[in-house]
Amino acid sequence: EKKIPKSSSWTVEDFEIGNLLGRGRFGYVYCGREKQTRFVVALKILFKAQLKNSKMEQQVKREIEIQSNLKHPNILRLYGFFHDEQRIYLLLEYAPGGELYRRMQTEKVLRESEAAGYVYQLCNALNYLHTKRVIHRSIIVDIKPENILIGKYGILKLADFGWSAESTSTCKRTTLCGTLDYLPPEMLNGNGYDEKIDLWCLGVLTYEMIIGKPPFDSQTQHETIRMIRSIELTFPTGTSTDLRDLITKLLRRNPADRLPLKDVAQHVWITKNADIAAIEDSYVKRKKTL
Ligand SMILES: CC(=O)NC[C@@H]1CCN(c2c(Cl)cnc3[nH]c(-c4cn(C)nc4C)nc23)C1
Repeated sequence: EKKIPKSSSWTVEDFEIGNLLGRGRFGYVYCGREKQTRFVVALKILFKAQLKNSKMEQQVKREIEIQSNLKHPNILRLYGFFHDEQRIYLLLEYAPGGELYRRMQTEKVLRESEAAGYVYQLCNALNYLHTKRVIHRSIIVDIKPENILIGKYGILKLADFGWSAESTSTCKRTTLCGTLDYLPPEMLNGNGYDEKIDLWCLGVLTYEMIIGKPPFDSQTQHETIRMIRSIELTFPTGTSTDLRDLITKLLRRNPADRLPLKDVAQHVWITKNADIAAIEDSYVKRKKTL
């Protein structure tokens, strides 16, 4: 693939707008193609008016600054941005595989090989972010299926850093938009939190990908919060011991007790189920096509 040419003077006329991929409170995401190079992008269009009366302008500027500096195969690229009178346009990497959330909805449960591959790639993305976070203390990564896309060759893409645009399906989950299922105990108790919340969310995501529902899923938000606080964790019979082991080591109340990222990537459930060679190979393949 050609590289999208660097240009600060983009206008929307430089792009052919394709189908709507998703919409959210502040804007829309379209599939787009740059006319000269025919480079396909995801064009996220935010409306200045909506941003203004919700004081989101600063937030958007910061997100743009942070995300345009992140360059990792498992993090959705922000190639650039431009604006006109009414809108801000973000040129984002297009992920042909769509949303992990959608895949989990249709497949109900994922095979251990696929899920372990995603967990391994998330560890790589989070590792990279933690080094970057040294600079940007406040990169809030919101690990949940809604914020994960699937790129070419099945490469996982962490996307949507704090953005509000959801996908076409309006309310994702049965509960209110934005599920509580991924909240760690320390956020419920209002204590400070650090990047160890990523480990908790990784545990919740791993559970949901294989079991088909989040670990503290229940009828009411109140009940979910109670189960998170008491860490009422049950596994269906037939859940492999390796998987139980990994998840219990991530869903620990005390953030310091959670399995560190490098140990997650080397956990037997990952090494036995993820095709690590294929993932590393896809990184190389991707590099070649850039
Ligand atoms: C993480 C996130 O921002 N999700 C909300 C936005 C919806 C579409 N956005 C996409 C973004 Cl930002 C990038 N690539 C995408 N690819 C798709 C997609 C592909 N198929 C076949 N179906 C879909 C949907 N969507 C995107 C992101």
